[in-house]
Amino acid sequence: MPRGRFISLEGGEGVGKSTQARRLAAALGERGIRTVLTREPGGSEGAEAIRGLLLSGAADRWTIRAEALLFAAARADHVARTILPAVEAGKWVICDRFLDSSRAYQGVGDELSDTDILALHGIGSDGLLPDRTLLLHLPLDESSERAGARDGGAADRIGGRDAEFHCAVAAAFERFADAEPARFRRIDARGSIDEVSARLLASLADWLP
Ligand SMILES: Nc1ncnc2c1ncn2[C@@H]1O[C@H](COP(=O)(O)OP(=O)(O)OP(=O)(O)O)[C@@H](O)[C@H]1O
Ligand SMILES: Cc1cn([C@H]2C[C@H](O)[C@@H](COP(=O)(O)O)O2)c(=O)[nH]c1=O
Repeated sequence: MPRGRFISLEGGEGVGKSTQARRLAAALGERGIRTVLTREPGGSEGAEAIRGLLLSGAADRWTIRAEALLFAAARADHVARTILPAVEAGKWVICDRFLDSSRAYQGVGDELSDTDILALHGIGSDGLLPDRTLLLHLPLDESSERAGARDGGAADRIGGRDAEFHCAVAAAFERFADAEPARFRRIDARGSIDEVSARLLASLADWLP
């Protein structure tokens, strides 16, 4: 059985990742590709339970270090129980956020370096990287407007952090894409849902049957 593919979608809050992950999985399915649509934090029973711990409660519920460890633990379970079995069975895994979100979000500030976060990922998930990462880019004012309209002012524990935090997250994603051009594809997330979906499919054209 040929190995499948592992594709992650990344970017800040409200850029359209979940919308596009669903549409991409459907479009690939229409081409006869067996897909698994999953997300982080979550994607396995244990990781979904950890998601609840991470995204609810008081802003200071976890220290940055505890938060990073919880994301890495959730990811370890998700990789072992959902992602690797699917890829080994020849399926294409479409994952709404993955490691780069930990590098971008838990890497804000001086508490943890990128090397620290990669070390946790080495222990938890043997350093597994996506075959391709689609980074959706939208100006911060547009993405906050979309997320605000969706959440009605009730963002989750991490999404509710201030604009300075989300600006640092967006800048980190751009640095990662600059550093790894072979893995990342930048996707312009402006325009209609259909227009953005077409850009995602075009970014996978070299793999499509
Ligand atoms: N191209 C688009 N134009 C207008 N609205 C959009 C577009 N794409 C998505 N939306 C809407 O914007 C909101 C945010 O989209 P979505 O939940 O897919 O973003 P996300 O990147 O997964 O966000 P988060 O990381 O905060 O969960 C949703 O209400 C969605 O319906
Ligand atoms: C995987 C991952 C996620 N986060 C943050 C990013 C968002 O604020 C939430 C997830 O919410 P979504 O609506 O499902 O996008 O969690 C993070 O800080 N670190 C991570 O590794």
